Amino acid sequence: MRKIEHIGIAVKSLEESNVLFEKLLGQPAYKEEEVVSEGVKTSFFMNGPNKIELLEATNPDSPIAKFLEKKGEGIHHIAFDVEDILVEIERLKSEGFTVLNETPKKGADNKLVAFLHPKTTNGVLIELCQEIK
Ligand SMILES: CC[C@@H](C(=O)O)C(=O)SCCNC(=O)CCNC(=O)[C@H](O)C(C)(C)COP(=O)(O)OP(=O)(O)OC[C@H]1O[C@@H](n2cnc3c(N)ncnc32)[C@H](O)[C@@H]1OP(=O)(O)O
Ligand SMILES: [Co+2]
Repeated sequence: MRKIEHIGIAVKSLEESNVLFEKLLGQPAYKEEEVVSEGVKTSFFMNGPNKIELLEATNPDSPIAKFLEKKGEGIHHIAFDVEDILVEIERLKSEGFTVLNETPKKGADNKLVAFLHPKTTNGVLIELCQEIK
C-alpha cells in the first residue's frame, strides 16, 4: 500500500455533482468514464496530489445504487495504490482480510482493481489499484 490513490464518493447525479465539485475544488473534472462491469459512470477531480472519484449508478444492481439506497450519498470507498496487485491480494488474504475479487478487474483511469469486504475493514470498503503500464 503505497499511498491513497483516490477517494470514491457515491452520488445520485454525476452531472449535478460535477458542478458542485468544480465549485468546491476550483477546477473541473479531468476525465469522465463509464465502467460497464461495475455499473457506474465516474468522473475524476484532482486536488493537489490527491484524487477524488465521483460515482453514479447506471443500473439498479450496481453497488452504487445499493449503497445510495441504504446509506445515501457520501464516501463509498478508499482506494490504495499498490505496485503489484496480485502480491498485495495474497498478503492481505494471509492477514485475514476478505478479498472480494481475487482476480483483479479493469477499473477506471487505467487501473486494475480489487476490493476488500467492508465487514473485514472496520466498515470501510477498500479498493486496491495497480496502474496498467
Ligand atoms: C469505477 C471502477 C472502480 C475504480 O476504478 O475506482 C470503482 O471504484 S467501482 C466501485 C463500485 N464497485 C464496488 O463497490 C465493487 C465492490 N463492492 C461489492 O462487491 C459490494 O458492493 C459489497 C461491498 C460486497 C456489498 O454488496 P452486497 O452484499 O450485495 O450489498 P448490500 O447492500 O447487501 O451490503 C451488505 C453490507 O455491506 C455494507 N456495505 C455495502 N457497501 C458498502 C460500502 N461501500 N462501504 C461500507 N459498507 C458497505 C452494507 O451496508 C451492508 O451492511 P449491513 O446492512 O450492516 O449488512
Ligand atoms: Co474507485
